[in-house]
Amino acid sequence: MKLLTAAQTREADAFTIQEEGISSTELMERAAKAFAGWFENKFPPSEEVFVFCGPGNNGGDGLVVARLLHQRHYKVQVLVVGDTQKASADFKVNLEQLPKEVPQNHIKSEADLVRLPEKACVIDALFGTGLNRPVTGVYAKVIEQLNQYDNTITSIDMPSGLYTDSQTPAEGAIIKADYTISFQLPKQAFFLSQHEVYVGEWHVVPIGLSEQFISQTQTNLFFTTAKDVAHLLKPRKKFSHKGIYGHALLLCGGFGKIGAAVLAARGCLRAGVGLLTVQAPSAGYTVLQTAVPEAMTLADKHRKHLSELPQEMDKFNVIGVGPGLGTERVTKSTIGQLLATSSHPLVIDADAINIISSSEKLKAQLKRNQLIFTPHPKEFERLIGKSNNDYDRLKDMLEFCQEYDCYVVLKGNNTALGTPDGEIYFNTTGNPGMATGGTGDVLTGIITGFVAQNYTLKEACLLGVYLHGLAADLALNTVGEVSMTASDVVDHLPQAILQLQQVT
Ligand SMILES: NC(=O)C1=CN([C@@H]2O[C@H](COP(=O)(O)OP(=O)(O)OC[C@H]3O[C@@H](n4cnc5c(N)ncnc54)[C@H](O)[C@@H]3O)[C@@H](O)[C@H]2O)[C@@H](O)CC1
Ligand SMILES: Nc1ncnc2c1ncn2[C@@H]1O[C@H](COP(=O)(O)OP(=O)(O)O)[C@@H](O)[C@H]1O
Ligand SMILES: [K+]
Repeated sequence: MKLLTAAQTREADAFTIQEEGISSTELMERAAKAFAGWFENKFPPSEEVFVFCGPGNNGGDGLVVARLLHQRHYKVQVLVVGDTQKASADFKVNLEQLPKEVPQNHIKSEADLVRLPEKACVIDALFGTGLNRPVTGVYAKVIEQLNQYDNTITSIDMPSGLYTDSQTPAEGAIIKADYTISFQLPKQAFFLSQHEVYVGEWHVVPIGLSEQFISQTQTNLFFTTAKDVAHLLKPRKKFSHKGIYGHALLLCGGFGKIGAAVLAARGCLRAGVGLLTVQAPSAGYTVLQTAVPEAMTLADKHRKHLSELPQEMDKFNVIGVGPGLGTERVTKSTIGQLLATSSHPLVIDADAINIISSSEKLKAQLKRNQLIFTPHPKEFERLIGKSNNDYDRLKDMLEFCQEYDCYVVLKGNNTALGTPDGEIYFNTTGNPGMATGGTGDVLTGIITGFVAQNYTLKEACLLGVYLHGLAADLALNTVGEVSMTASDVVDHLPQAILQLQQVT
């Protein structure tokens, strides 16, 4: 699904109004109804509600929400912040329509700030996507005050003060919302970890913006839903055989980290690879043969570290490399040999990333158009460098993708896939239970398994990342976030694939 910028969202609003022949206040009414519907489900009418309204249409939404909640027997108060002379037309219309029984207060300066009852709910309708400069002055005072209180804050469309699609200047105040209810589509800002404290838990409510407009709009930003990836899954043919589903090689594991090879191998097999060979230090031979009997195992001549490549490289159609390898000199030179001699698609993770990062010579050997890197943020920093903020990091990622004609899977909550065409796809599955050793190894195996089966590199990344997160989400039901292990993720991969196959 596409992500729209603030400017594109404004265009989508205008297009919808024209296409449907409705007024802007009607669209506002629709948006406010959608918000109020969510709010009523979440908070019972026994709660007192304070709606803080800014001067634009976000404030206008707040006024309509106040009216609707009043009709539903909530005890509502409206606090209009700033100068109403400058308010938008739709704000003014809705201020007039606010029932007299709803108390209104104006906060024009710091002196007008009010104390809130402990249990009261706050609705933040100060600014939405129309924010065009950092929030200062009386608005900032209100935001700072609300952030100090323990009251639950629900933001309409955006946490006020946060820029929708670019870095918010440091001097601007930003609401720390518990919930953000976004209209029609999520915003790019929601997917960045630096904004977690502002956005809180976000939900999207549909307001019927023009599908035609959205489908025609050009963007390089996407978020991945089940529908986006389900159609990528290829059905198996009745007379198919294992040779059709590829032969993957995993170069993983080191002394004390043979488990990484086991986890990657299990992920690869569950992703449906036809044949799998794992080359690991000889100390890992028995472990692998026992833990993953489905995989063929090649024992490296070195007991503890990867020190050589298999003899017949041609039989493999993809190589996953990195988990558990360590960065010993012998392993470094083996990676060098791999980059110099192999023409396979490579899925490069963990220590293979660390090794490549530390050597300009190795970087220079990277072949174009056949690489997937799967760094976590620290590995990313080693590979691509330190970035000032999450937006810069995405920019740096895309530059790297273009320079090496490769894909980068930047792991984390909402893992971001960067493509050589300059696109970014934010994943929507996964949970903090995955923050445990070995889950990344499983992902390397899964993506390698999909590439083996002739999915394009982009398809393998999108599917792999989505299913990996979905498996972890399914595991939540039985093991929860705290107890989740990487094995739980791999154990739920079959269920994740079955679930995705049901999506039409
Ligand atoms: N345009 C439409 O038809 C719809 C808009 N909707 C709502 O409208 C919002 C966007 O409305 P607007 O474009 O009016 O923008 P906002 O309400 O987000 O804010 C813009 C207003 O605030 C002022 N402003 C911006 N930054 C400021 C700052 N730092 N300090 C002080 N004032 C500042 C602007 O001059 C303008 O008056 C959306 O987020 C959504 O909540 C929804 O009602 C759906 C329909
Ligand atoms: N808080 C989180 N929410 C969602 N996914 C997460 C979270 N923390 C980690 N993950 C996922 O778990 C995996 C961790 O990978 P990585 O850091 O490489 O682990 P390891 O090296 O131990 O295998 C990644 O796929 C990442 O996206
Ligand atoms: K808001």
